[in-house]
Amino acid sequence: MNLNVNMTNVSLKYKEFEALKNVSFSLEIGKTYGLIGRNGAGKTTLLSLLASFREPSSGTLEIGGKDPFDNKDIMPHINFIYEIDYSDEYEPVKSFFEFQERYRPNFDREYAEKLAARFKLPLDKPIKKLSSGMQSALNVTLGLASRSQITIFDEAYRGMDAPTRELFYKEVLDEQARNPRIMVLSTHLVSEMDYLFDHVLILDQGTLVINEPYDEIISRGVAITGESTEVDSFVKYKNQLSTQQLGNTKSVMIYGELSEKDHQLAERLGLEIGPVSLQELFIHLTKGGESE
Ligand SMILES: Nc1ncnc2c1ncn2[C@@H]1O[C@H](COP(=O)(O)OP(=O)(O)OP(=O)(O)O)[C@@H](O)[C@H]1O
Repeated sequence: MNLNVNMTNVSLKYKEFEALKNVSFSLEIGKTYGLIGRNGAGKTTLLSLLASFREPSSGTLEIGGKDPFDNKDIMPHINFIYEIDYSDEYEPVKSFFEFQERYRPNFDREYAEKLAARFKLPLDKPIKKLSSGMQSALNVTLGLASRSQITIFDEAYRGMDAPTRELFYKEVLDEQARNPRIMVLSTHLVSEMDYLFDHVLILDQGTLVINEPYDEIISRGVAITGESTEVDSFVKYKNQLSTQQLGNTKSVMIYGELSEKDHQLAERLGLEIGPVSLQELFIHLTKGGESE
């Protein structure tokens, strides 16, 4: 079953408030997508559409060429992992595994138990009694071991300490290599997780402002550093994201393709073209009217 995703001109309104505006993108099996955006940008709203928890107000969403909403053939292949309130959950971890085994067609019990051991999850303890980091580890265990064609992690790392998060990231890489699928990871920990992403979606106030392969974004974002007036003349007609000045030296972050001519000009002017991280680009691309 090929469950590639196509979202076309999708908007979603909560009453009068438009949380997603004309969003279009596609997702392909075998790729890991980073979904980033500031608080309230619309990440969870977008993911809840992908998971068919909601329907678009306008536009179309197709998964495997079909409308996924209430579609019993597609739903079991989509797994949306998000923070769940387990305060009333008296069942132990192993009962959850049994349930998943019945409901999820590709759930791998052996792998789930291996992960539980790695995350030090006690199989017999009621889930409500696990620490919040352990509950998150349980959530990601269910997501990874479900082997669902579309696996969505919405800030799934909450409560996990740094070594546990590292374990999770390693499993994301290993799983994607072993059992290719669509993985979508929404996160605020951009600099920690960017190496996982094949492709990046950046939402800004409900609008998809970046939908690019990770390598392309990184190659387009550069810092131009050198003598102030030379830098000014070089960046004059470019998309400037931020400026730093120290004495007569200036560094300007720009976003856009640099031509061969640009590279030659930079060299002639004695300007340095340096790399910029995804986190820096994200901060400046979604600044929206705030002053530096
Ligand atoms: N059920 C709802 N009713 C009305 N407005 C909502 C509802 N859910 C979300 N919103 C609004 O939609 C916008 C997007 O919210 P969403 O939760 O998708 O953002 P987010 O990017 O996931 O944010 P965060 O990073 O803080 O988790 C916000 O302005 C939020 O207040």
